[in-house]
Amino acid sequence: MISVTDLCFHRQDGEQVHQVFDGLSFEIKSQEQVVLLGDSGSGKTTLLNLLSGLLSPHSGQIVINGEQISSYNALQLAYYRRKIGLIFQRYQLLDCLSVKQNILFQYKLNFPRQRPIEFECLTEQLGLTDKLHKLPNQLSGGEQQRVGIARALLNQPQLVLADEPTGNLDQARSQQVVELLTSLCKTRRINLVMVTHSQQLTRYFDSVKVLANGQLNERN
Ligand SMILES: Nc1ncnc2c1ncn2[C@@H]1O[C@H](COP(=O)(O)OP(=O)(O)OP(=O)(O)O)[C@@H](O)[C@H]1O
Repeated sequence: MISVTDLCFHRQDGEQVHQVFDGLSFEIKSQEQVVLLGDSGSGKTTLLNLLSGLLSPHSGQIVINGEQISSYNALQLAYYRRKIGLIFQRYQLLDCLSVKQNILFQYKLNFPRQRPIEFECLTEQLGLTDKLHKLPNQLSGGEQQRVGIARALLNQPQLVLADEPTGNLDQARSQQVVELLTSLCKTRRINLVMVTHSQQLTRYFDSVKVLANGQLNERN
């Protein structure tokens, strides 16, 4: 479960202070899959960065699965981040590593003494079994994003945050990727929060929330 209370966060641009959130409060139920819409500049990426602990709020509380991450120090945040999966628009794969090495890279850093028990199952479900020895630039955009999903889910995270994961894909591939992502998160009971500009992708989610004027509202 995600609980955000009275969150305030501003950006400083030279002399100017831009208040992105000024008293934002909302809850996301455990296992819920939420899609986040909003105009460009409304604060969607900023909100994901706050939920992942990459940014810290200036005031207010963020509690994720019982952990009050808004009061965590850098070391505590580093441990917390091992429990979340991040998926990016530009995939952020390492060009010089194979697909297999890309998927395993973060896992080995996080859990050096553990075997990645989900590896075979995940790569098969994502249709990557015959691509494991290729380099990222030998894959299509949709395939690269499936590598990004495998990497994010391998850690068995409690929460996955995806920032416009289909922003570089055509409509057919976008639907394929989101169908896979939502179904894998559902069977693994993972909370998913995904940012998108595409209305067509909202039907795969339990709830559609819209960010506007620093507030998050449910869209009916
Ligand atoms: N590094 C930064 N420094 C200063 N201001 C920033 C920075 N990053 C974002 N902003 C500002 O914060 C506000 C929220 O930006 P954010 O990237 O969260 O919006 P967004 O809803 O994700 O936009 P988009 O849909 O275009 O990706 C915007 O006004 C933006 O200009």
